Parts: sequence; structure tokens; C-alpha cells
Amino acid sequence: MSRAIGIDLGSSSSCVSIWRNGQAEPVINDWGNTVTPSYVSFTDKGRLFGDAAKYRASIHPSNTIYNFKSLLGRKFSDSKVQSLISQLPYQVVDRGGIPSIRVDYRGERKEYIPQEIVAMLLLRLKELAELEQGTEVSQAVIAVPSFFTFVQREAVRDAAQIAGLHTLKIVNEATAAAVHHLISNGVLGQGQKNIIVLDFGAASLDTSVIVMDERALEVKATTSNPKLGGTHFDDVLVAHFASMFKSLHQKDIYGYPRALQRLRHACERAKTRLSFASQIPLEVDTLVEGDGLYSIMTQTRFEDLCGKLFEQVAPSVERALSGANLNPRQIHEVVITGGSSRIPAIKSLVKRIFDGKTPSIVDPDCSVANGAATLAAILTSPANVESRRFNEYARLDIAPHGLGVATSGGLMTTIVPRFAQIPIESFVDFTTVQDFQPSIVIRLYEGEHSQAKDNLFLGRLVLLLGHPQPRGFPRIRIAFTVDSAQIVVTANLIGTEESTTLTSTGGG
Ligand SMILES: Nc1ncnc2c1ncn2[C@@H]1O[C@H](COP(=O)(O)OP(=O)(O)OP(=O)(O)O)[C@@H](O)[C@H]1O
Repeated sequence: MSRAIGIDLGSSSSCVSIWRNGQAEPVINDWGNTVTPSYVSFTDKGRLFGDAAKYRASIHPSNTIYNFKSLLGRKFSDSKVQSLISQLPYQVVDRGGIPSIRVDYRGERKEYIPQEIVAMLLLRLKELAELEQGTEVSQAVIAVPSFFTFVQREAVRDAAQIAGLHTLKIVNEATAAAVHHLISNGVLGQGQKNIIVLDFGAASLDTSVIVMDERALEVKATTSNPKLGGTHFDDVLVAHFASMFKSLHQKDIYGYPRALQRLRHACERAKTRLSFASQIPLEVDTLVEGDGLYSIMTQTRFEDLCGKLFEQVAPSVERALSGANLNPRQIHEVVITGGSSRIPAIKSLVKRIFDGKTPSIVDPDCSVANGAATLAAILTSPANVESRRFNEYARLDIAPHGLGVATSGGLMTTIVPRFAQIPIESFVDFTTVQDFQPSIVIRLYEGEHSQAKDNLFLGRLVLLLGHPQPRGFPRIRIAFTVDSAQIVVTANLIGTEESTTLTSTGGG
């Protein structure tokens, strides 16, 4: 028998949940934890995952891979990839325009694209679930940040396929957490309710705004702030202690990858402990050439240092609310989740933004995977009355970004707006700008920038225009058909059979 699982593919840690006895539950890994660090380490003898791999990061930084989710579905030349590479202790090289991770494995030099590394982690999570439930697993619902483009979602599907998993659905992280919260508390369909879910993760703050009443539940907006996550708080602490170390010992820790890795781990540990203590010691022995670091950090100082980052919470919430045409007073329930939601300053900040409304805190580590497992159970039992009712009731998929084409002057003309409910079919009619054009090249983009070139290039279509006509005469219809699995774009010369189609798999 094959059962479907739910996976939270996190930047810093991942979680897999199964559906058992009518509820979702996270699988405990071989270290006794529900979360598995998103780390893969390559050694002479084999591969290590999770805690075992993370433990090796400071001993073998160049062979221990983490933060790979940020490389998924991006080009090597992407400025985000370039800036990430400059901070990573392992090697990332250009393989035909795709970032490729270079490691030494079993005595050989190997290169893996990000999908292959993600697949190794997904396979590990699949095996954990198989061991737990004693059955083979071949399907999954996978949660990703809402800023993931269609191309990145497609890359996740590819990785799952390599791991032997068919992706039933790609869902936004905050939406998955909302599904878990609403279903496990039995509040679906209980009158009009506007809910905002804030998922404070490692790499981003993900937000979903959900409106529900007796008849329907709709995700109205999902936004992401990729500059506001736990790793950004770690960066601030690392910078603080690196500068302290430099003034004490005149040595720049950033020039020593192993020392930097050890300091980073110490800072993350300090940050997590500061959520429960007013001050903690930070001690790292023999960091660089025998010199160590011994200091203390208080919760107040940590909040001061991260003040600029905390200031981004309110605008991020505003962006999500304005995408849903709501204001904070119209929100009935605020839900917070994700590892960084444990930070006391974040809880107080959210409370202040929503006029003193106390946020509901749902399992910071597993609510996303539990929501994904709940959806997996629903999708694999379509005949079940409850599943049918949920499928008719809930509209969870929205376009993460606008989709459109480049028009004259390189401007982006959006055909499917951001946050449009999907599945959707939408078209715009265009004409030519030059006399007697034999064909037209249509460039497709995803994103919100007004200049098409600043958005993500998805592909191009070439449409033959039959017998040449003066500019403004040919009428060309460009239609997007988008569902949670793919984008199909068709260009048709109206009144003729002439048409061309491009299909891109991905998901909303
Ligand atoms: N007690 C704590 N106090 C502060 N931060 C914490 C605490 N526990 C965990 N974190 C932080 O939470 C982050 C991990 O959260 P989570 O597992 O939700 O993110 P993720 O799923 O790995 O990342 P993302 O969702 O951004 O892809 C890490 O940065 C971790 O340091």
C-alpha cells in the first residue's frame, strides 16, 4: 500500500508528517527529533543527513551542504545566487548556467545540481516516513515559501521525482499551517472569519491571508519577505561578535570558514536560548589561532541589534493585508508559527500590529508539515465525504506572482495578476508595431516589475503571421491557462489556424 506524506522543505530544517488515526503527526527521526536539519554532508564512507551532517559543518565546511533551497530553480548568474555563494563555505560552480555544488565524495570529486541535493534530503524524509508507518510512500504534498516562482516550484517537483515521490500538490508554507490550524481545531465553516497566518521561518517571513465563511475558504494573498528570517538574526549576532573578536585579537573571522561556521552555530544557539532567558553566555574556545571568544548577550541587547529587522514585520504584514484588501482591524484571528515565532519580541510586535490581539501560536516546528500531510490525506481519498466537502469549500491556490509578456518599450503587460485564484484562464489581444512583420516573438515573464527584463524570464513563443500586413492589422491573442501544476501559454493569430503553445510545469 502506498500512503501520501506531507513535507515542510525548510531552509534550515525540514519536517515530514504522516496521516494516522484521523490526524496529522510528525515523524520522529533517528535523533529523536521531529525536525531534521536541511543539511547533507559528504564523506569518504557515505552521506550523512540532518543532525549528523550539521554536526560536521564546522569540521568539514567544504563538504557539508546547507542553504541549498535558496539555489533551487535559479540561474548561476542570479544576483541572489552570487551573493549567497560569497557566504557559503562550500563550492558552487557554473554548470551550463545552473549552479552546481562541488564536493569530495568517497574519494572522488562530484558535482550535484540543487535538485539532486534536495532529492537526497527528500529521500531521507520519505524513508523516515516509510519506517514509521511500515508501508511504501510514493506521493507527497510539499510546502514551499510563497515567494517561490513557478520555476522554483517546478524544481521542487523535479527533486521529488528524483527521490521517487510524485508531488500531489505544492502548497505555500503559511497556507499549509493555516489548513492544519483550521482543521485540527474544527473551525472550518463556522461563520465569517478573516485569518492571517505569519510563518517566521529561517529564511523568510511567509504570510497568508485567508477569508472564510459558511460557503467557502479562500486564500486572498500570500506574501514573503525573504530578508526576514532566523538566519538574518544569526547574521546580526555573527557580525556583532566578529567585530568584537577583531577589536580584541585583530583577526577577521570572515577569513576563516571553519571559525565562521563555529561562531554561526554558537550564535544560533545563543539566539534560541535567549527566547527563554534574559541573558546567556557565549563561549567558543580556540576560534582562530588559539584565540577564543567569551562574552554574554542579553535579550535587550539582542533586540537592539535586530531592531532594523524587527521593523520590517509591520510593512510585511501591511503588504499581505493590502493584497487581500483588508486592514488589521478586519482580522479576526492572527496565527503565528515557524521557529522564529518563539522570539518574545516578535510575539509582542505582532500583538501591537493587531491592536493588542493575542496571536494564536501553533506548533512552530511541525504545523506546516502537518498541514501538508492533511492535504495529502484529502487528495488521496477523493471519494471520502469530508475530502469532497473540503475540496469544494477551499480555494487554496493563488498565483504567487503576476504572469505576462513584454510589450513595446520592454514594458511588462500582466495577463494573470498576482494573487489571482488558480486554476485560471486569461487572455489579452495584441497587434504588431512594425509593417509587414512575418512573425512575432513573445517573451513570457513572471513578476511584478514594470520593466519586463527585471522579472523572471519564463520562455518565448514565435508566432508566424501568415501573409504580411501593415502594423496594427494582425490580431494576436495571448492566453494563459494556469493551474496548480502547470502554465500553458498559447498565442493565436485571430481568425486563422496559426497558433503556438508553450507549456511549463510548476505549481501554485
Ligand atoms: N527558541 C527559538 N528562538 C528563536 N529562534 C528559534 C528558536 N527555535 C528555532 N529558531 C529559529 O527558527 C528558524 C527555523 O524555523 P523553521 O524551522 O520554521 O524554518 P525553516 O522551515 O527551516 O525555514 P523557511 O521556512 O524559512 O524555509 C531557525 O532560524 C532557528 O534558529
